[in-house]
Amino acid sequence: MSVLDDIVAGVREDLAVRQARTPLAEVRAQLADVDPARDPMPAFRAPGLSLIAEVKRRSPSKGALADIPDPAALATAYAAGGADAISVLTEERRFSGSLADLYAVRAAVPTPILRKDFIVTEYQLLEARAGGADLALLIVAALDDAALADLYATARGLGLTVLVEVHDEDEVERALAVGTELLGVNARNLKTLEVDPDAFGRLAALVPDGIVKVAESGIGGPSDAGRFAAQGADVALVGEALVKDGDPTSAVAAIRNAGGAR
Ligand SMILES: O=C(O)c1ccccc1NCC(=O)[C@H](O)[C@H](O)COP(=O)(O)O
Repeated sequence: MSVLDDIVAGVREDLAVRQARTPLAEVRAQLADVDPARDPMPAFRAPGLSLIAEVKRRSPSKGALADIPDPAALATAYAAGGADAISVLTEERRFSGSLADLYAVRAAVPTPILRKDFIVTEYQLLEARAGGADLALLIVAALDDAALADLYATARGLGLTVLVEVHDEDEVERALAVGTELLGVNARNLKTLEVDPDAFGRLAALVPDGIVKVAESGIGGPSDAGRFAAQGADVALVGEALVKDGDPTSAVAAIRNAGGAR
């Protein structure tokens, strides 16, 4: 079993518990009380490098990264540095995240929020929107074509912007087939955890103009971000380097500035 399969199996078990507690119809009813989703795309399309700053406590590849006792305070620091969106990892077993983090961050900042999780069901998309998320992640490697198309359509129907994540050439083709406008190249192979720093440059060349390209994983600071911007990244998604930095506001600003004048 690959690392990704193992994570998804755990996600499905935790999901079954939540679904037994709160049926889908109840989550759907919660949508009536939520503000409309914010649109991050104008900021992502603006000149210069945009940044999605991630709230990430631990990971399968690196173990513990940062305690983050107050995710709202971290998100507020990211927003002060000019983060264009905030990614909240909600997976519990491997990343120590939770939906409670999503709710806390939503209450703290007006910035668009990405629910970062291993989304394999409509229920998770409803949870994301009910929790105030504006974007959701779909990982191509975790979904077959039919599920990818269904979940993409459901997410868009809920008003969510969808970050469709790929790691190889075949996945780029599958992402483009669903009509995504926001495509992330994860340098990390989620099946093996190996990071390929050349993946973004290689795969971005296959993506038509007009589609917003996100460089994800392994970005250690402004110089890595500047390199990806030079290879065509519109957006950088950064977790580890920000949660480990003692001054996340300045760290966010420095990475955004790495893409040139805005
Ligand atoms: O980060 C991991 O080890 C990981 C392992 C398996 C599946 C997903 C994983 N990470 C999710 C991400 O995509 C990253 O959190 C995100 O791109 C930020 O990466 P980084 O800046 O390297 O923390």
